[in-house]
Amino acid sequence: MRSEHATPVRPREQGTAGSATAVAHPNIALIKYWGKRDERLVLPRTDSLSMTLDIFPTTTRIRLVPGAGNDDVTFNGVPATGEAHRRIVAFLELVRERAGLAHRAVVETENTVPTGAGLASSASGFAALAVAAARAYGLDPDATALSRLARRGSGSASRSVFGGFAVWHAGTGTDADLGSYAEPVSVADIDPALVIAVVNAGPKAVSSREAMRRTVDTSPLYGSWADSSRADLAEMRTALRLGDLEAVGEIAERNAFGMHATMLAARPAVRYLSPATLTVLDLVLRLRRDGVPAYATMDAGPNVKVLCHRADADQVAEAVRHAVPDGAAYVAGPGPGARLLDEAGR
Ligand SMILES: Nc1ncnc2c1ncn2[C@@H]1O[C@H](COP(=O)(O)OP(=O)(O)OP(=O)(O)O)[C@@H](O)[C@H]1O
Ligand SMILES: C[C@@](O)(CCOP(=O)(O)OP(=O)(O)O)CC(=O)O
Repeated sequence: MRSEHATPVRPREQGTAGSATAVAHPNIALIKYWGKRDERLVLPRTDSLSMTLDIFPTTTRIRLVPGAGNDDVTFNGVPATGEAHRRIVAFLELVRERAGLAHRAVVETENTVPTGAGLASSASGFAALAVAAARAYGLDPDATALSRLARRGSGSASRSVFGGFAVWHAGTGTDADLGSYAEPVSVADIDPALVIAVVNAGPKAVSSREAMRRTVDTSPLYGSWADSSRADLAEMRTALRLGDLEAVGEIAERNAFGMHATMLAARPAVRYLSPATLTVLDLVLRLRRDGVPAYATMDAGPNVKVLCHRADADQVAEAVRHAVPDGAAYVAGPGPGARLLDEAGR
């Protein structure tokens, strides 16, 4: 798995300077990123670890327009507005500063994952934008620098630069910006799947950014979750190295429940879990009781991701569809890192 997915295509290998198209996939954290120590640099308080998916790609195209006064951003076919527009323009400003090039750009981005639903659209979105913008503005970052750059758009995007499993180092000390990047993790052959149980594809009321800020600032439980998350990460790395899917699942599940506990204790509380979420969590327990190793993780939204063996994934997905008839279930395996596309879209 590692050699297949580890390294993103280097920007200079495809595309032409001034325009580029890139694709990136969402990633789901098994050890969560929840809480920043620096908002501007997007530096996290703890390390995190994720699996990049092989479904739900984001495709982002960028073209520089010398002489234009503004960036023109289209998001899923309509002009971007508000916070989504502001975040993309702020990211382009950073790239322009690094490139020493003032040209504005036309950006078109398409998500195939629901946006803002706790399904990691910001991860695939900013990983794709980082790869495309770096190329268009003539930067030539290696994979580590690309991960650092994507991080500035959205923290979780640092991990979508890589395929398969990736760990994002929080980084420490005065060199914090340089030290905070993701890299691939060695994993024994566990043939994992994540069944994505979509119980509500609508956008969340409180963004991940705002929710984690509120949690760090007001939740009395935050410090103890951060401490236990550091221990969870060490155990997770061992479980992945040994190929012990049951241990991976148990650690991921407790890490996610702990994260949600910190939010519930924030003031005011942030609650993303809905009745349908609990229906899926009950199902996961029933599956385990029936001898199917299945473990839940949830992000900043009501949707559940069920970790299981690939061989059990279709059965798990069918059980989700039965338990939540209004919902949907998608089977994802480990997917590729962010990469440039050529003009034919390949
Ligand atoms: N393709 C994209 N290009 C640029 N920005 C994007 C893209 N998709 C999403 N975003 C940004 O990410 C925001 C949603 O991120 P948010 O973290 O709140 O929710 P999410 O989709 O659940 O992602 P995550 O699981 O990472 O929290 C959008 O409002 C937008 O600002
Ligand atoms: C719950 C999470 O999905 C939070 C993701 O948060 P974001 O990466 O979206 O936050 P920003 O850095 O503010 O853009 C957990 C995770 O992906 O690790």
